[in-house]
Amino acid sequence: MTDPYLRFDGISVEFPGVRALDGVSFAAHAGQVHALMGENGAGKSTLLKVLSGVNRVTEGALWLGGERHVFANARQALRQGIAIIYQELTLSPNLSVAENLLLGQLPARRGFVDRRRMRDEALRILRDLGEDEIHPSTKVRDLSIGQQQMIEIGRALLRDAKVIAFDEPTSSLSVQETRQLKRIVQRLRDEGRVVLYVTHRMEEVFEMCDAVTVFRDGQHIRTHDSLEALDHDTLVSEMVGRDIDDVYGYRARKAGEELMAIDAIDGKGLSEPVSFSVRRGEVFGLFGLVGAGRSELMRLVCGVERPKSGEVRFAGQPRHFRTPGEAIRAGIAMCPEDRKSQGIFPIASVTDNLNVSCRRFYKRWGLFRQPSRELANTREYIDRLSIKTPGPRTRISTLSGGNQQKVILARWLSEEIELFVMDEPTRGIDVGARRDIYTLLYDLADQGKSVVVISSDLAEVSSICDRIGVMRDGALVDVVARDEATPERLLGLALPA
Ligand SMILES: Nc1ncnc2c1ncn2[C@@H]1O[C@H](COP(=O)(O)OP(=O)(O)OP(=O)(O)O)[C@@H](O)[C@H]1O
Repeated sequence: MTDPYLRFDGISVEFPGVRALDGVSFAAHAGQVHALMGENGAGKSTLLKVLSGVNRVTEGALWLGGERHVFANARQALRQGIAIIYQELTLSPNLSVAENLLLGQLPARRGFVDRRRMRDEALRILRDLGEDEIHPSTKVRDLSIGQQQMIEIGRALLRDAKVIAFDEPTSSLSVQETRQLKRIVQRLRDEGRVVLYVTHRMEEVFEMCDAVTVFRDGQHIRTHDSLEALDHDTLVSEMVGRDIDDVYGYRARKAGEELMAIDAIDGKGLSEPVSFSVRRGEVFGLFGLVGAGRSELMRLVCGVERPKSGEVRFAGQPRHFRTPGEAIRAGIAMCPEDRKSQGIFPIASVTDNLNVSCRRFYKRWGLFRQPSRELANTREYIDRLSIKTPGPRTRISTLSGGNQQKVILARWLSEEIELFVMDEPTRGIDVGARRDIYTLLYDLADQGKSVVVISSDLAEVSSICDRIGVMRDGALVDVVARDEATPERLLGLALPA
């Protein structure tokens, strides 16, 4: 094997109270897709931010093609041919595709931007990426997440970046977009670039990566330069430091009486009226491709959107929720999937974020907060969900993405709720913590509560749910019992006929 192009040499990064990386050394080769794996908070994003010059190292250096670098800012990293495609995209939404692609290197003619050249150049890149249907003058805000990601990749190609790093790129993509992204990643590798690929999805590692490095608690655990002799269980135990024989750990239970019945509900995002019911003690899955109408359906049920017609019967009563607040007071809550839009208060603490809505249960005579009860609640969830934080009063924005996600989940679990609707509850969550979350869902079901899990993860829905409703093109096409819910059957129902 050739000398590695990229080498991390004894990298440490410290934040107040946290050693996010601790003497990390490993190397990645050109012409390789190199996966970075590890639990939430293990230090993967911090490493990418070292590479892109956003995080300053406390110790150590990078080597690129035999040259030593310690980046003091993002510009220095850009100049050395580093490009990072982050989960939260960094494009300018109000500028056009062409402007975003060529930002920083707009072609000029006699002191003015040469619009024609800009468009031609943008068209060339879009064609090159197989994105012919995107028009260069379209505003970036009108593109899908997958298309925006392609524009970011286009920017990296225009700069001829030598190292391209992806931070969980497929977590918000549709099946088609994921396929296309994977094709591009293979191509970047074949062109002889170094591709770093952060993911929690095990199947992606085995399908498309050539090497994998595992982190735990800020430390480098191991680099496998080939995946040939590596198996799934070894990788999991290296990541979490213990064996997990069955991530899903399904527990059979007996469902009770009907808790919610949805009768011919119709409205935004649906193509026909939908009916189904959920029983007490049941974990009910809603599976479908991105855009199939799963979240839209539950938004109509939970008072986020007003239905055009139909009825929700909850605990035997007909209900018409006009707001999510009304639904929550009745005992139904929808935990949305997108962390950003579901109201993280970035400068507030973990405990304030966790208790923000259940505080009403803690107020004495409805007037006073009870900080000690809030803290006790926070501590309980830090423990139950293994939330990695220096303490309950730490500012939430300093937690890793997956740990922020767990705090939001805990916020909902702290509510007095009979039926939880969870939209992609384990997206971006590591394999060990997923097991904790599933156990929590089973506990809720054992207490006679119900859970509706919206998920695009086929293995997840078929393994943790008692029944699964499959949606396609805005319609509920079938409800399948667990023992008949093979992945093939579910996918067959979800794919366009
Ligand atoms: N700006 C910051 N200030 C303080 N602590 C930070 C900051 N950024 C990261 N950390 C801490 O560093 C540790 C590593 O976080 P990092 O985001 O790198 O994890 P990760 O492996 O990417 O996790 P995830 O899978 O959840 O995205 C975490 O404990 C996090 O709380």
